[in-house]
Amino acid sequence: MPATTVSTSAADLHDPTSAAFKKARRQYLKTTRNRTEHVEAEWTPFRAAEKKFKARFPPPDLSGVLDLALLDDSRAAEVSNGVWKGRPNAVQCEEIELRPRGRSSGIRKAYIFPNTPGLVLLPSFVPPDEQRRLVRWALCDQARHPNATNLDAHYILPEDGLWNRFLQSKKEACEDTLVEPRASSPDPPEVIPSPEPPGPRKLVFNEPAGKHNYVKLSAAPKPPPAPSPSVSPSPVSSLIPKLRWANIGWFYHWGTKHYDFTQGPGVIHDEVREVCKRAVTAVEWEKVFGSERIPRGGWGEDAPDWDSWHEIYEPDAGIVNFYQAKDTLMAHVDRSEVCATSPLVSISLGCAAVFLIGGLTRDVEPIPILLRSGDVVIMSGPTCRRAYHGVPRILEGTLPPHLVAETDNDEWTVYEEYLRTTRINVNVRQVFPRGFNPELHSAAGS
Ligand SMILES: O=C(O)CCC(=O)C(=O)O
Ligand SMILES: [Fe+2]
Repeated sequence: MPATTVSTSAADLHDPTSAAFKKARRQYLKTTRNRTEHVEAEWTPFRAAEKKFKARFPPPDLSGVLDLALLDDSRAAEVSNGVWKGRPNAVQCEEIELRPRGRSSGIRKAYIFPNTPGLVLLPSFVPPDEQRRLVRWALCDQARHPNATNLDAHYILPEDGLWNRFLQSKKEACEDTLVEPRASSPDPPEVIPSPEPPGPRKLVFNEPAGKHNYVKLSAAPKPPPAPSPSVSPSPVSSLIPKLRWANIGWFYHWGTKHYDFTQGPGVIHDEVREVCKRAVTAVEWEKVFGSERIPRGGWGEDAPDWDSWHEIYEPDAGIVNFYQAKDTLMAHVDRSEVCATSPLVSISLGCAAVFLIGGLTRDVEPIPILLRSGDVVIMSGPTCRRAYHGVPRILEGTLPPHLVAETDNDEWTVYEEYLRTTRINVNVRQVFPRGFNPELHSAAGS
């Protein structure tokens, strides 16, 4: 395997004599020239943490970020690869043993967080060969028809997907296909008035979903987004870095931030379903939610049915997120699922990132966790599933050695090149609670 090199941009950001450092400092001075202390004082604790980790200048200090890979000798090459490291004891957490049945490749430990009941971190849960399969799955099979991606609103994407087209042109050394904008199509979809340009996900306030408002939210109009009039024909290779998300399972309508159940259930591919189920069944939920852990006052009607998750947990919706090095995901709560307690399983692949998770408002100071390729986070229970969380920083130069091609003509090379500046997150949810039959509810409500 060739030696992995530290990405110059990540290293340069820490070197005061480098051009990258000087440029970042100039930009910082320009953007903060008119910022008064008053502005900073108004930031919520969550916003302040986002600003800190997003900063290009000075590069953030990660000594307060939980980095559990540092406890694992088998990850030594991975953590010494690059300039970013957290600390293994930066955040209060407790180790729990995994159940033998659910363990992945000898991984035996998970971590829980006393201040965020229901948050479980399974470092290195997905073994390297499965990480590679999931990366291929995300790019070849998910970011394409019939799944919706952020680019579909604006471009008429090839049926076989951007990534497969890209691989084909590389293999045949033929010309890059030009993708036409949707706005110039003779048959554009019916649109909503304000066009949204391609780019990062937008924040939209949405009413939290539940059994009580399922009928109302399902019936609300969900018009297709407007194609941007300003995009021009673009080669496949230039669109790949603009890919931000692909929808899996139940169709998620980004305009309203609610599911559009009229489009049918969609598919959660077996391998992803299996990893999610393996993670959920690996956890002894008694250790997470057992009586002494339930917050004072209890959860009443919202109590999670964790004692049956080993049998009934079934993922049915999700998003594959594709982050480029400068992308961020701002603080948000995932509250579109009718079930507000069932585990949400989040798998990290490629470059590492800082993940923040706080509480029910942005006023709760979030904890920062460094997530590396193969790590799995489970968010479950009423507190954690409704907690604000986000990704303020992708950490450049952190691609682990097992995602580097072994030789120059290895067919993984093209994946490695993409992943050098990318993080993929597979974020899988269960929309409906046990015993909830959407058809019966619709019939009763209509
Ligand atoms: O990328 C991540 O780790 C989190 C993504 C997320 O929160 C989401 O897709 O809702
Ligand atoms: Fe989320």
